[in-house]
Amino acid sequence: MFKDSQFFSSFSLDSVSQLSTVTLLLFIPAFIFIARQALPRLVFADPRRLVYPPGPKGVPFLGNAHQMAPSRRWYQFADWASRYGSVVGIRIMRQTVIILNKYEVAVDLLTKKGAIYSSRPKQTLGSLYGGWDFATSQLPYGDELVSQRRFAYRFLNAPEVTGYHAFLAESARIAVARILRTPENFKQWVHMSTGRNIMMMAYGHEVSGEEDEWIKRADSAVQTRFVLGTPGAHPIDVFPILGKLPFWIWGKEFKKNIEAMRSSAYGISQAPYEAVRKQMREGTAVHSMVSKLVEDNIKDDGTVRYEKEIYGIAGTIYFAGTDTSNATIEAFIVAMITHPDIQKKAQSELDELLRGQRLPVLDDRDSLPYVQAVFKETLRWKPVVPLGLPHFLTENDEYKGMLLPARSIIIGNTWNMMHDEEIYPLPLSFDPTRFLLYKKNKPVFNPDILDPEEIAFGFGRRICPGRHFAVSSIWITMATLLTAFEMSPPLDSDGKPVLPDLEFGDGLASRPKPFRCVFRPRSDNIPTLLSDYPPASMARPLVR
Ligand code: HEM
Repeated sequence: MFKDSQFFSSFSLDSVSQLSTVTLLLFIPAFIFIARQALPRLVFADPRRLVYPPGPKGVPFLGNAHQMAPSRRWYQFADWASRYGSVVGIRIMRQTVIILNKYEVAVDLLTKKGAIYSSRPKQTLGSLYGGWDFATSQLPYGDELVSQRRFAYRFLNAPEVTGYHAFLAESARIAVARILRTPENFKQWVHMSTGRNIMMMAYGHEVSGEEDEWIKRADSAVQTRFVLGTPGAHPIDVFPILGKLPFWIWGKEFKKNIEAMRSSAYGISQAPYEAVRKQMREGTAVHSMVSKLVEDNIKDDGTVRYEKEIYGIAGTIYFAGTDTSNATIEAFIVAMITHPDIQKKAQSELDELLRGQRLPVLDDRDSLPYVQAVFKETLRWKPVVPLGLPHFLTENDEYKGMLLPARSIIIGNTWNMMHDEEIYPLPLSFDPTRFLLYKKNKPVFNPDILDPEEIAFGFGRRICPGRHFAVSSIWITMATLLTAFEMSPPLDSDGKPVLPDLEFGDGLASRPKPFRCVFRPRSDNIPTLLSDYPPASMARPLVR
């Protein structure tokens, strides 16, 4: 065996000329393969002298795989950004990965060149074998994705979401009323509330409570989705050819887990869709995204055009929308209990407007700039999707003298963009005033500071289609919590506050680690204001 250096020093053009044609035919491809692994930045630079994006030096074959941090990679990527710049290139075996660390770069590439930056890396295991090929977030760019996004847009665009405001406010009040009664279950009540919003919009299903079968089925499907680890990380995802091997190779649980994934895929997509179709036949369906799309696409023979796209987008919005929204609301509670002065300021702004006589509504947003700023700072401080979702580049591209090769995975480093010191000084501090100017002592929005909503929901043709829905539902939950409760840390046996860990968890959606919070009603009037919730007959979103 040659060591790398011996191999290259023993190789010369003279020796090539002495080789037989057959040897050459075998030798040249082998050389190209090894050289590609070892020297991609030097040997394969574009003739116009474009270079690959800079990044940490890798090793042959593995590339940078062995250097990848086991968790919370956004910190590692931020460190690389400080060393190598706004575009960093790494290689995981044969796969090029390009990390975009600045907002302007993400806009230049993912948004402005959306035609070639909008696909997704393949997830062979989940999509092909596990049955999750319906999921919008995994689809490559193409007709199926475009139809799903068109359907999502129809029900989730900004004016449409305004029509849901009354329902979203009602869900927030139900959650807060439940927290008043059993505060220790606050996370569950928040989850029931975000789950209720999506179930009603997507399927016209009213969530009955903790034991709601639709929520249980969807939550267990989401959990089962991860039974074989982080999507994209399994060897079959890295080398799809391995999927052709018999499943027993991966251990005796593997086949069972794949089957569980398949049945969970059905449980979160086709099962609720079939239930709505049955209700439609029986005349009991409540207007929803699914019922409307079926009505529009049903053919004379009873079959439905775009059936997979319809159950695909409806199933996706549950798992894409609930965890992310819950994690943001939990991050907000953590921010409030660790920053009591900011909490008080937000409450006094609410008190001045509401005078203790009513609960907030979404139309109050413009009159509450400080509360708005708390919301935006929550999105920025602890972005719940810290590395966004990976995009996939479909053609070679060049950017500022760099060659970005086709088939690269492109990561928008949300965490780094949200902690960019040039835009957000002292980025680790939770400081809503960074978004405000004070005119005659009154806060107004500073239009010169980049709105974190422009980053948190991704970019270009893959931007989160649920962002208007998410912003409204999270904002009203935050404002209602602030109106109703003083939120504080519990005390330990020595009377010291037990503060939450500010290091959040790992995963596609990063959320606070388990923590406790004391919810103290802010006035005697709060139980009265919440006494009608949950109401005897619930409101419906106005899905048209
Ligand atoms: C705080 C809450 C949320 C955050 C931070 C968030 C963030 C994101 C991000 C970063 C992406 C990937 C964008 C990209 O690839 O550039 C995404 C995709 C998506 N989100 Fe959200 N999201 C949230 C809530 C929601 C809600 C409430 C819904 C539905 C009602 C939703 C539905 C989706 C869907 C369907 C996709 C896949 C889009 C695609 O692949 O084309 N999200 N979201």
